[in-house]
Amino acid sequence: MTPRQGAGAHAFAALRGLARGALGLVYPPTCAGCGGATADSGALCPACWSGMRLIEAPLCPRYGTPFALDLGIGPLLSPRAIADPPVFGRARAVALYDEVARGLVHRLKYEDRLDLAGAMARMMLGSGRELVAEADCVVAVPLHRWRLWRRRFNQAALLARPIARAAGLPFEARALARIRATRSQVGLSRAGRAENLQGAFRVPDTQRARLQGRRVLLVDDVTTTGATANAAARALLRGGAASVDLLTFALVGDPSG
Ligand SMILES: O=P(O)(O)OC[C@H]1O[C@@H](O)[C@H](O)[C@@H]1O
Repeated sequence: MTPRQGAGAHAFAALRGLARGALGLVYPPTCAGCGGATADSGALCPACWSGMRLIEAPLCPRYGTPFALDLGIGPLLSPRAIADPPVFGRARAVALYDEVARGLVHRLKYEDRLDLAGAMARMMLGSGRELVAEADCVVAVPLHRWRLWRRRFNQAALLARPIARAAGLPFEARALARIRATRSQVGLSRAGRAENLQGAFRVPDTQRARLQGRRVLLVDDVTTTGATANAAARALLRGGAASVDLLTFALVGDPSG
């Protein structure tokens, strides 16, 4: 950087700081979880932060589900990963889908709090660092065009973009298409969720060359049964991807049905 560019960057940073300060006077920073006061915008207040059930090792290397005990005998697969291995390689999530994580996902998805995506993506980068380090590109679970038109944004893409940017990976916005308008997964049993998603995704012919042999990091907001991620991973692998890992913000620990 030349001295002139350096001075420009400093001036820009100072202006940005001033603008943030002025904005903070009008809109004081609030907690992304409960809306209470915080020091920084996009941060969680101490109560929400300590209320979030962050997922940490020991965990199942395939599903990323946490184990209650560390038996100290290396990475063990969960009984589910043995009985019902997923189509994707490995899954990781920031937190269990309890009150705080659910609140964040709901505000982002149903209350148009798009400003939360950056903070959530930063947490996902931390929890998924192993997967991010081994990925060649980032793909978001797509919405069908009708749902996208109704919601006006895809929450998975809002999370995937900053993850790709921070990791220096390409975000492949068109690599995967949702070709069937499926009903919402909410309220369906495990079998119903898998059935609902059958054949729902496809890699468009025009995108196959871009995916060929690449390790995909698939991003979504929540994993419940894994049916959505499995259907998306199946389509990506058929479309030429070498592997698919899954990174979500939250994981439903014990999906009913
Ligand atoms: O397919 P499973 O994992 O059961 O459910 C998770 C999906 O259900 C949707 O609400 C989420 O946005 C995610 O795409």
